[in-house]
Amino acid sequence: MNANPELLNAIRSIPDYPKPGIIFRDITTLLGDARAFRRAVDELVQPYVGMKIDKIAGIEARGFILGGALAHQLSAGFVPIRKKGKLPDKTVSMTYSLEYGEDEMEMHVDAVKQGEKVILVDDLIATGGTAEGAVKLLRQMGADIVSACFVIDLKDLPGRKKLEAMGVEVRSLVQYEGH
Ligand SMILES: O=P(O)(O)OC[C@H]1O[C@H](OP(=O)(O)OP(=O)(O)O)[C@H](O)[C@@H]1O
Ligand SMILES: Nc1ncnc2[nH]cnc12
Repeated sequence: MNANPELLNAIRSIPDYPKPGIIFRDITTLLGDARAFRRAVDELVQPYVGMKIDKIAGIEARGFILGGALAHQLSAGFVPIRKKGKLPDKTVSMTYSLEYGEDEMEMHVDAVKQGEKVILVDDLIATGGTAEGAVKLLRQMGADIVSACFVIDLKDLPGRKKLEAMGVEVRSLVQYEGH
């Protein structure tokens, strides 16, 4: 399924980070490799070229880096979905589940308008709790979520299925087995 050795080789895997048993898939090495970064952005953008996309919504923190590039390429606006307490104006918030526990994310109430076509982006989908929260938040504000895209899908975890069950198309460039 991994048709993309250049991207795979550019991602660094750190065993036992942030805790024993987790292999952390670190995209900073991909971002620091000009060719791989460009390729990742080009491949993320490719399915949407020619579509009228109003906004790219990026999830803090790593989704911001990719989201800015995608927004530029697709001539779309960018919407930051942030951890609680970081946005200065009126916000809407959503509680979301993490592997252990819960957290809260926010976006500005005026960040998307009813019916706007939005693509959600993050570096990685695992349990899908974070992306699920972002989809709920965007839909609450009337967004039409066209697709969600990720560099990495940890495919033994239920993230993709969770989003698909919500009616969201999911795309990823590199898939890993295990956690
Ligand atoms: O599918 P999930 O199980 O929800 O996990 C995926 C999320 O985990 C990571 O972010 P993290 O929570 O580590 O935050 P950070 O980007 O601010 O470090 C990653 O960038 C995704 O946002
Ligand atoms: N294995 C992993 N590597 C990097 N980020 C993650 N977020 C959740 N699981 C992760």
